[in-house]
Amino acid sequence: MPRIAYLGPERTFTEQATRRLVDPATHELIPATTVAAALELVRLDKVDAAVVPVENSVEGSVPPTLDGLALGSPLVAIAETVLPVRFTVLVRPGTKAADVRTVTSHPHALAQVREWLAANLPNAAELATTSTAAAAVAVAEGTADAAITAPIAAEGSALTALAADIGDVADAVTRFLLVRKPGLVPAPTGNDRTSIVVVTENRPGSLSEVLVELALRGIDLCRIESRPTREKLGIYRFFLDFAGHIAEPRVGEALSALHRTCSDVRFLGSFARADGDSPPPPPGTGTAEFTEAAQWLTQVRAGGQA
Ligand SMILES: O=C(O)C(=O)Cc1ccccc1
Repeated sequence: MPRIAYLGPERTFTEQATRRLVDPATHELIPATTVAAALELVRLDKVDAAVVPVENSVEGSVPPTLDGLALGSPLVAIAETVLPVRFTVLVRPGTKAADVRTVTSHPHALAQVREWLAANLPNAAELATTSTAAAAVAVAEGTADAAITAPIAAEGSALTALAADIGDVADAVTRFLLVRKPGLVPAPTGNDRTSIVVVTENRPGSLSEVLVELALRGIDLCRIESRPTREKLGIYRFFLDFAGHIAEPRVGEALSALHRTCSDVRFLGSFARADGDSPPPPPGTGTAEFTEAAQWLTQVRAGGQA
């Protein structure tokens, strides 16, 4: 049975995402304590793939995931899913809001319930945990008084809900990736995302040159953000997601151009997109036009122009 690591323990948002990305009847789900640990299990061949959170519609990207994919031996995403995230507050039975001195959760969960915490637990100290489900364990063990969790964490737990649906933004979603060691890229579906990391030279215009390579080929940018390279201030790694698949000529040409011109390019995968439909390519940038233009060039080079 293929083994899939995920940010655990059981009843995290990531476990729910994993159950959407792979069939639990035919895959063994292995909880890992951190994103880095889940990715390491893949790199060490202890599991076949891992599911990790990558970005949230309210709080933005998950830095350990970006760094974990950019550094270390290459890993690629082969699928994604987008999960609604709702938050519940779990406490030991009998605990009232006035009794809560400490509230614990994953930093992304704490960041998305700011308004509720300010209104209801203004004096509680925040403690970061590795996941929302780990926060529930901490409350059950008595090392914190309240946990911000996924609704599913209440099931089968001795804890009770002090409040439910407390997110600052009601329809927040998180995107999760299924990643594994590089292998066959999933076939194009017609609505795909390609994800890369580039390091550019530190000179005027180098980032805009990256964007121009995409724009010239009608490629729709979905996300761009930077993380430090850890070398010194001012040198960044840019994470770019754009519509399209590496098998498409316009995406392949753009990636080749970036490979020629950037200090470093890492391919993080081409896979079916789960966050909506990509717009059609602008005139002159579709696969048929690229193919026809390549044929034309071959003919001209061979002296065959009519
Ligand atoms: O801690 C979890 O349950 C996770 O899966 C990470 C997370 C935390 C908050 C929102 C989305 C994902």
